[in-house]
Amino acid sequence: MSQSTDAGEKPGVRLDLGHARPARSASRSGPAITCDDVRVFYKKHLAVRDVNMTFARNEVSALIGPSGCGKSTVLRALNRMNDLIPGARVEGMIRFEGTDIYGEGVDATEVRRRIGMVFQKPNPFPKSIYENVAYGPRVTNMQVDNMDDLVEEALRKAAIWDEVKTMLKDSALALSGGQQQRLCIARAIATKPEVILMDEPCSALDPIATLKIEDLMADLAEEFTIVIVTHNMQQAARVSQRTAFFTAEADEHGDRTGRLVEYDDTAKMFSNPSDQRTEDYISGRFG
Ligand SMILES: Nc1ncnc2c1ncn2[C@@H]1O[C@H](COP(=O)(O)OP(=O)(O)OP(=O)(O)O)[C@@H](O)[C@H]1O
Repeated sequence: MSQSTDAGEKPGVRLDLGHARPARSASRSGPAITCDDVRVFYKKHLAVRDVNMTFARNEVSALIGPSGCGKSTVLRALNRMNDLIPGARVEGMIRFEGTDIYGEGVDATEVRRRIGMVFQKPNPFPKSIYENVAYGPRVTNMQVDNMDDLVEEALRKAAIWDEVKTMLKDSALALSGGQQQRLCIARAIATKPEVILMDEPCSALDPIATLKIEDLMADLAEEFTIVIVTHNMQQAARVSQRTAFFTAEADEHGDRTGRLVEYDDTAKMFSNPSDQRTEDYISGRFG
């Protein structure tokens, strides 16, 4: 695991990740998440390395690259979701609002509440629409003045309120795939995260449902920081301000390790990337 920082408390920083202490540079006006020399292993296999990147607040960042280059692995490292995979290990430093999220005393559940996640396949619980949204606040013992208001607010932000407001007690499983995915976004929003991670959120959806989620991402970025993994380069170009290109290279034993090649403004990445490997991938010559 990464080393925790030894910096002291910084007054005014809104952070309460267990007993964690914010790093000296922590600031609400700084980046939401910073990765320094991050490497992720599954047992002895180095899955991805050289991850140095900064996710600015209220921006959408897209992670792209060929299959197996480590995009989902990096995404899961950002909110300690990899902790749930036996043998997964993160090295280097990932800071959220200045705090090392793998540092001593940091509560992983709290990290995941503050950095929410939406998965590839919509995965609503077999419960009512209302209970899906109320679930997170309840299990994390969030202080909620009025649960009805919180559920409505989350559903509105996820652009699904008008479609479900008369059927809140109905099963979430009766919704269409696109609606289920927006419900899952509402569920992620309900615990009031600052960051939302999305792992190929549209890959199981039809083009119309996909466009709805893409529109929603632009609205959500006004309030949240968003990191999305996508195989769809047009989608990355449409929704993100920053794009990271990863690739996977085999060593002399044939073991493949992913690495971050380039991370820059999306406009630059798609028009004038600095690295030939990015150019080749974007232009379809590779991957
Ligand atoms: N749970 C796991 N256990 C062991 N190895 C894993 C696990 N998840 C991923 N890996 C390995 O880590 C490497 C990166 O996988 P990852 O899924 O992060 O790549 P990806 O770029 O997201 O791929 P894709 O685009 O196909 O989803 C691969 O070598 C993969 O086999």
